[in-house]
Amino acid sequence: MSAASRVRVLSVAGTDPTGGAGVHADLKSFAAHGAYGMAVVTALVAQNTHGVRAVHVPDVTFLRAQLDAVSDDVTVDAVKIGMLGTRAVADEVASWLTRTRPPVVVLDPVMVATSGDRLLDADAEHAVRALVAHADLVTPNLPELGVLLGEPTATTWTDAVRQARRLARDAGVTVLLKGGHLDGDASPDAVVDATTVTELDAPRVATTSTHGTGCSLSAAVAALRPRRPDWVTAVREAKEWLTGAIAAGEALAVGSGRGPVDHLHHAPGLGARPFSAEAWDHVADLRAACDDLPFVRGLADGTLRVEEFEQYLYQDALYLAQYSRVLARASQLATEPAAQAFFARGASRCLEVETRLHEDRLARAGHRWSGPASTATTAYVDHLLAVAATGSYAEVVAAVLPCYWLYADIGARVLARAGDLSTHPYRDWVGTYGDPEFAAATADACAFADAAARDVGAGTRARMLAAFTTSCAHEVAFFDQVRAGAGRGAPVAVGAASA
Ligand SMILES: Nc1ncnc2c1ncn2[C@@H]1O[C@H](COP(=O)(O)OP(=O)(O)OP(=O)(O)O)[C@@H](O)[C@H]1O
Ligand SMILES: Cc1ncc(COP(=O)(O)O)c(N)n1
Repeated sequence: MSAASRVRVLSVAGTDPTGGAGVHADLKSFAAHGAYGMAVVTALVAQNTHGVRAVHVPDVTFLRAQLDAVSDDVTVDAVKIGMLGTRAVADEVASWLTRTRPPVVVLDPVMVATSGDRLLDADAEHAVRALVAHADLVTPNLPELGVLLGEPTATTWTDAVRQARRLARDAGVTVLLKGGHLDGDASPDAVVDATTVTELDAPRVATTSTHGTGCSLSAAVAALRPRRPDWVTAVREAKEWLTGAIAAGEALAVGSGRGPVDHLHHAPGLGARPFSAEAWDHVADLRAACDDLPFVRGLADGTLRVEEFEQYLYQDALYLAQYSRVLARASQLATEPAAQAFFARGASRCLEVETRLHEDRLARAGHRWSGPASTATTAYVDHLLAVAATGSYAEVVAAVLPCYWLYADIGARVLARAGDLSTHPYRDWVGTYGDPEFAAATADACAFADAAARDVGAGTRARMLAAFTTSCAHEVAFFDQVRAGAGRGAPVAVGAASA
């Protein structure tokens, strides 16, 4: 293979408009294994998860035109051949292989669909047998193996392995013998060549989602082989992936018959909405509740009483001292240097900039605030510290995000509405959180949360959403505590001994 960034792999097969088998399945398999996929169509098949309704095989001159269009232009690192349909098609593909021999040729000798419908004319069987001589790997199921040898279908695994050895020896080809049609708890396969039999065990998944398993497996092996040292390594990897794809198939809810497998089951984040977009929508009610709080409305229009604002600031200073530690924890857990630096800067900024805002204000107040953290402050901090103590990096980032985002959101809107801040009594607060620099830091925090969410499974993503939502609820309670008055700090005359 040349130094191309991806394996360029071609499927020569029939179609399945429901996307479970044929070239449609092959292209998904290729993508699932990081290959660049191409497809030449041998036959148009009107089929679904229940069976085949009609087959149209275009004239083979058109097949030749498709094959040549690819190979005249593109280096093909591997080819997977599936449904051929007729003798003329099989002969045409054989002729192309003699002209253009890609380094890896995998032949899935498709004859009969799972539904029982024939996908190969009876008089084409010997043409497929001839094609075996052009292949490096042939992947028959039990009935197909019998036909290739002109023998009855093996009824036991031992007999099937014996037949596979004979085919490997006689045709000088490696055989991937598939045991999907056996009864029992296992679905074993075997890689068989003239001298060796390597059995690959896998549990049988109790499911109806087995449409296109043979197509998907042979395509995966073709995509993997150019970058794997031998057939056994490529097949082992492909089979492990396929077992997971079969297990995840029913969740796709595609069709009411024998459904397809989920080729992309191992990449759950693929195509999902960014975490931050989903999370922001998820807390729409909490955001609306936040905007409606008397405290937030008073802060926005400047009618909030100064003492109430100071009371909030005092609790916020207590909160920020702990929030800083949680940001430091995100920095500690981060694997990317950019994220590590971002959260470390956030932890420091929290103590320096924001705490200064609070201290300046409270120092100017003419009295000193003291007393313990309120119930609302303690509850929020306890939640954050619990996530920091037991959660993964992704969960910690999700938990700290609302403190950026809700403040940036409220700050920007209050700033836009106030316009000129010179007479606003809380211009220092609005200036801090409405600042474009704070908006940029918030965008960065969202991007880090989105990146973290892309790397995790569905369970962790759900815990991220829960941590984010809980933090938002605490934000609302935090703003509301001044009015609610629970466990607030108290102003102490300047000069009086603090508690
Ligand atoms: N229920 C199952 N659980 C786990 N693995 C399975 C199951 N059914 C099939 N397989 C595996 O799927 C692959 C394809 O096997 P199968 O013998 O069904 O081939 P096939 O008949 O050519 O496939 P197709 O159904 O696409 O025609 C093999 O690796 C087989 O072990
Ligand atoms: C175009 C095409 N190729 C192969 C199969 C076999 O797959 P299955 O046996 O799972 O139906 C198929 N149904 N359609």
